[in-house]
Amino acid sequence: MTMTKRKVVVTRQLIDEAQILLDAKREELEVVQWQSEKPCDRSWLLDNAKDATGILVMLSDKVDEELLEAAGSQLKAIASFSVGTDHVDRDALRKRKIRLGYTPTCLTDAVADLTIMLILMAQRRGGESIAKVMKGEWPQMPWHPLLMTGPQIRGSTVGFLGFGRIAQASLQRLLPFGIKRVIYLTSKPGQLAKEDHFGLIKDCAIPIEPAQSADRLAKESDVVVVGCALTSSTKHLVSTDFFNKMKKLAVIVNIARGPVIDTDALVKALDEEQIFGAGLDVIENEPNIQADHPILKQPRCVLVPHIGSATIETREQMAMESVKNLLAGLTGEPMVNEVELSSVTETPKY
Ligand SMILES: O=CC(=O)O
Repeated sequence: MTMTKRKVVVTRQLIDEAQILLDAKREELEVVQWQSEKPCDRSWLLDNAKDATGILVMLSDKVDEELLEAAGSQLKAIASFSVGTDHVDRDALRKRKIRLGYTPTCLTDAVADLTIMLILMAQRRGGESIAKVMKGEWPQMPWHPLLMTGPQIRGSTVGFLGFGRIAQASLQRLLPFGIKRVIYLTSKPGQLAKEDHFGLIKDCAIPIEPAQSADRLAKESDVVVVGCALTSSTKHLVSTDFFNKMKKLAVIVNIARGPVIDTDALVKALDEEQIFGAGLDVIENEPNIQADHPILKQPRCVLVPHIGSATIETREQMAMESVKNLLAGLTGEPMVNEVELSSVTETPKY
């Protein structure tokens, strides 16, 4: 008797061991995989999702009613190759009892490392300095005492908008630089003791205090780190009002999701020297940022193309965990990391 193979859809080629792990299952699974390096076409995904039991997606693939309808009622699991899950309609999954796997732990170090890079780039005018040298302008700007000066990290108050694992790992890296104080805003203040990932909240050499409001965080921080999830309550949480309250020598770094910062407001704040600088790993409407985008005209803004988790080790691990989550979702076994979908999803408030 021939058994019909369960179908899984994978929206990207995977790396080394993860691809081997997936390929090893081809005897029992029909694996349909997008073949290009580019994000998969929506129409390809909708066509191929039909009859799938599991789908492994990237953060660029929307998981919504349309996709779930196209897949059909046999769909058991979505495995997302990401920590963020704002591309997934959680309520639509919960309604259908579809499990959701993600990769929140293995990318913490890589993203926290990039956070430090962006803070230093923004304070020390890294992007602006490199651009000048590359344009051959160094001969016109010989060394002088005020050349390319920016604020120093030692003594800074760092304000974390979102104080989860990545923010706390960033704080761990910032402590040896001699920062003086931390303030934070979190959607889950009651859970911080339980989510003290590195023991810093319980026991830190410098004060760590709740900011109480976004206004206060804006007013008191020398460095603002945006590390919160994108929800309806965090979209444009950082806008003109926020920038107007920031210190003139403060910098802002976004390693979360672009739409948390209103880009037009950021351009204006930089243009009017309302703030000192910005370091962005993410931006609204990425990756469609053309060379004439106004943010690219801002010398004090350094923008990198969403590379927070882009270390070889981390991407290999994300791929492995995503495949493991996908396979566990098919068999009902525990995932490496699974989003808790059992209760109604409340939008966290800031
Ligand atoms: O932004 C990256 C991720 O969510 O993994």
